[in-house]
Amino acid sequence: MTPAPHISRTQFDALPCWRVLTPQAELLIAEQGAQILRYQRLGEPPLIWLSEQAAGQPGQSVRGGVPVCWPWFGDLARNPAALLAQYCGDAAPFHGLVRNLPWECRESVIDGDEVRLLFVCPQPEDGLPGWPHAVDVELEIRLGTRLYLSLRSHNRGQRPVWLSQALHSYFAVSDIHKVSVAGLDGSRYIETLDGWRECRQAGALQFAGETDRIYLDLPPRLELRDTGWQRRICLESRSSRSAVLWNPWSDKAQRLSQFAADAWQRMLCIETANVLDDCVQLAGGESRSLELYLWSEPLATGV
Ligand SMILES: O=P(O)(O)OC[C@H]1O[C@@H](O)[C@H](O)[C@@H](O)[C@@H]1O
Repeated sequence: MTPAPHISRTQFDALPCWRVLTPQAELLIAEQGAQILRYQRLGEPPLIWLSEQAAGQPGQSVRGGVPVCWPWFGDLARNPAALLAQYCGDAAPFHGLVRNLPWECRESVIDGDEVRLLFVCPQPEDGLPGWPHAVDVELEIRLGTRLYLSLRSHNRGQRPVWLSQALHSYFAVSDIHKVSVAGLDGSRYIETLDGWRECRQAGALQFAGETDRIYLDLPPRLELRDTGWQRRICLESRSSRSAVLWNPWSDKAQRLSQFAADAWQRMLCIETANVLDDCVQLAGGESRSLELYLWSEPLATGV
């Protein structure tokens, strides 16, 4: 008889976490930022990469996992003017306001072979510091044969609110030189390393240097193909047409916190997003969810 799924409380350094174990996989989620820190299918290398130097301290970003970027992505100044105008605080933190906040787990349910957790980011009635908008944000996580994430925003107010956001997934790879990303062919992208000029992707993306690109007009499915581990990681999104592909390579690696000098060889970020012309406008009373399904397959099978 296969063991039933199990949910337990644990710690990652000083951060309270939730651990989920099912017959197929293990998941570790920090309450801070509702950040997934580990996703591993049993008998396989991890799908999600967590830095060997990651440190779990309240109020500090943890390097790796799946940080939630919300209510803006990246450098606020690079966001559309309407979104920029919504923030009236001091220096705007990179990747928004919620990744280092304590979230709360409001539901944890085992339903057959599937586990469902719901994390909510508690906010003052008048919004987050410098961001006076009445928008609730929650992350639903379901672990079954696949991992499902749904980042839901609900505008409790009457005025429209603009959001940019991302599920900033760090994937574990055998060797960055042995991976490619399929599904990008023909898409526009913004080359942030060269004056934010617009380019067009031809074929699959491979990696030979620092990469930091915002892809637009994407199809729902992307694949990270890894010949070293003979596996593909499949990403299927809903309500997202943009993604950020990032690897810092060797030079930028020296400047990153909680990042070993050679760690760039073992990770690749594919950040399922709503950015630039894919930002979200939430009308008063409206809810929207950014959804992502993640799973892996042996490289030899499938398309
Ligand atoms: O170090 P942070 O704030 O977690 O950001 C990591 C990276 O996040 C990516 O989304 C950006 O495209 C990169 O430019 C950035 O370096």
